[in-house]
Amino acid sequence: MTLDELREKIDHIDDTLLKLYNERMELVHQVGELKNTTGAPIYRPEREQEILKRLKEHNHGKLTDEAIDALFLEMFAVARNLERPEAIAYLGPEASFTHQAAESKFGAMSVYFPVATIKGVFREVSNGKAKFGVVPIENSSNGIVSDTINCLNDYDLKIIAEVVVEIHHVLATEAENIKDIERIYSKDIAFGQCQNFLSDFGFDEVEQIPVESTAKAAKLAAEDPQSAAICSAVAAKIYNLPVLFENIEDNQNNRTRFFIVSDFENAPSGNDKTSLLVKLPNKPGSLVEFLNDFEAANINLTKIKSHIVEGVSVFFIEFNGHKDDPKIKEIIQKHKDVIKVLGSYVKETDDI
Ligand SMILES: C=C(O[C@@H]1C=C(C(=O)O)C=C[C@H]1O)C(=O)O
Repeated sequence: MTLDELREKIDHIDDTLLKLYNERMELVHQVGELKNTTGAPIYRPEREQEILKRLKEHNHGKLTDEAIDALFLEMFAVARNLERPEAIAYLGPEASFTHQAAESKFGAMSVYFPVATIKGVFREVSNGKAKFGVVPIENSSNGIVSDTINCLNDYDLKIIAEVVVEIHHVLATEAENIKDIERIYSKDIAFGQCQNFLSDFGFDEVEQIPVESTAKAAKLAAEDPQSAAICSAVAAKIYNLPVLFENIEDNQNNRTRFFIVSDFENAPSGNDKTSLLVKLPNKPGSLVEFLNDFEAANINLTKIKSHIVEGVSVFFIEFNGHKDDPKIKEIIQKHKDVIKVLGSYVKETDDI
């Protein structure tokens, strides 16, 4: 076929796709009307998961699973906005990794607003200014984010989804020569993640200035030619800051996991994870006794971390399954006085 013939066929398919998209959106609109009369949540991650799973099973063409995710997740996001636009608060500023995580779930068309602190994100979702909040929960090199655990304890919001983002840092600067760099701006955690790079390139002696976010670091470095920022490629681009080195993190498999919080609970999807906070009495064997119940019910614990909330020791525990699965429900019921269920949501990852 000639180029013109191929393009003519593509045009024809695009016309058909457009018609089908609109037909789909017509149905989505009706779903939205139903939900709006009952007050049911618009976002149903378990339903989206079911659609993606089915499509991947049926797929015999050139599209990879990742390509199916990318195309359909954006379409779901457009669909949800058509049902009822719902704002998303994320730990800012713009171009932060949290913003990236938010966009991967809610697409390019949603209404986003950055909030300066994790607590602020929880507050804006609790008071209804945003329907969803996006916050980091842990990084593969730096561990759990305490502020998020504290807020999950303090606020009455649910985790409704998790997202994992691969974290790559760059060194970006207006300086023409490394020797001209007198200060480096970044977030404390990001400095921690780039220790080898900093010492290998002789930046140990250079002043390191911690700021609230890597995006802020990029902004400051753009205004100060004798400085550099450790930030994401996206942040460097937004602030027009030339990238001198890419992928400068020590651990090239550096990932951050984020939670999406909201005011509703998910129905089971068949592939869920549940997060809990447990405040156990301070006596020998209380943790073992608690965990034995999970073992006896053959429930696979994926995480257990101890954490101090307001001077009291608590455990952050995660396991495979949904809080309404009968065996899990029983354990939760048995320990209800010491447990806070933080949410059951579609499992996206095992390894962070
Ligand atoms: C249309 C619905 O609402 C949302 C959009 C979906 C879609 O575009 O298929 C799926 C689940 C929901 O997040 C629905 O619940 O079925």
